[in-house]
Amino acid sequence: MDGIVVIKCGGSTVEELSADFFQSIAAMKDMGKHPIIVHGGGPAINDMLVTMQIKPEFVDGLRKTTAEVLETAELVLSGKVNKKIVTAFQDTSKTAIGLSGVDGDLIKASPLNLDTLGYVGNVEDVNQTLLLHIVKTGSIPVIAPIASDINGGKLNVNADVAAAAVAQAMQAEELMFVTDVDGVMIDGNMQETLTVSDIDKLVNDGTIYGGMIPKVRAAADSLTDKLEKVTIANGNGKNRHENGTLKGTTIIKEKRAVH
Ligand SMILES: Nc1ncnc2c1ncn2[C@@H]1O[C@H](COP(=O)(O)OP(=O)(O)O)[C@@H](O)[C@H]1O
Ligand SMILES: CC(=O)N[C@@H](CCC(=O)OP(=O)(O)O)C(=O)O
Repeated sequence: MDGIVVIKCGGSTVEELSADFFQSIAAMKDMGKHPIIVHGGGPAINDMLVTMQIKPEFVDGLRKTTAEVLETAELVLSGKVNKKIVTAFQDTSKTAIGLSGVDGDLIKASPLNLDTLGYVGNVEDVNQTLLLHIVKTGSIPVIAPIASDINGGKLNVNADVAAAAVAQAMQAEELMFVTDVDGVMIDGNMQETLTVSDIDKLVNDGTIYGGMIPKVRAAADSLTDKLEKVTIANGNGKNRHENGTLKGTTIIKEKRAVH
């Protein structure tokens, strides 16, 4: 299907997203585009873990996930954050349908590295038929990144990774990561464009760290002939192009590839 746009809402910004933000996503449907939302919720998971006296731990932006952490992540992502986003669409003309990767085996994953990361998933498969069905009903899918483990059970998938996998599987025309910074910064300056080789260098030298690592890696991995650029932008909506779309850092394969 043409016109698929995947929007990843970071947990860093989900509490701050305005009614306008949700209205503009709903309006995309009327313009023949088909938005699919994938969301995170890292800060809310951290808060819950702290109340349980469990210390959040990350390796290169991925959460170390014990069985207890997995249960907490699911509770927060599928319960609290997912329903918050679905509810935000009640004030628009469109209906949102919330589900996690577990529902209808929407996202199947395998363990990335049980020894170092625990129950963290690497996406193996996305149920395109189910997503297409939801999209065709006129609704907006809102996806929490907990996946079915192909070996049985569940896995915690980083939301940036899940969004990129959904974009790839659905042959999306656009992928946007909405977060709490204007884009990728180098020495305090927002970068308008970065290439895949720039990203490797910036991760290696530590300019890109923490939660920005899975974002830029997922962006780089999802580039195809159809998806020529991926944008990382601020959810506060202050930086916009003239046509109203969010302005941020655009990631492309190589310098000449932008149209
Ligand atoms: N070079 C960079 N430019 C901008 N932000 C960066 C950079 N390197 C690391 N970050 C961090 O990445 C964060 C965004 O990732 P994260 O907190 O995981 O957000 P989200 O919840 O939206 O996925 C920023 O708030 C910032 O602290
Ligand atoms: C494996 C892994 O890192 N899972 C993430 C899933 C949520 C997420 O990615 O949330 P943000 O988009 O807010 O970072 C986590 O447990 O925090």
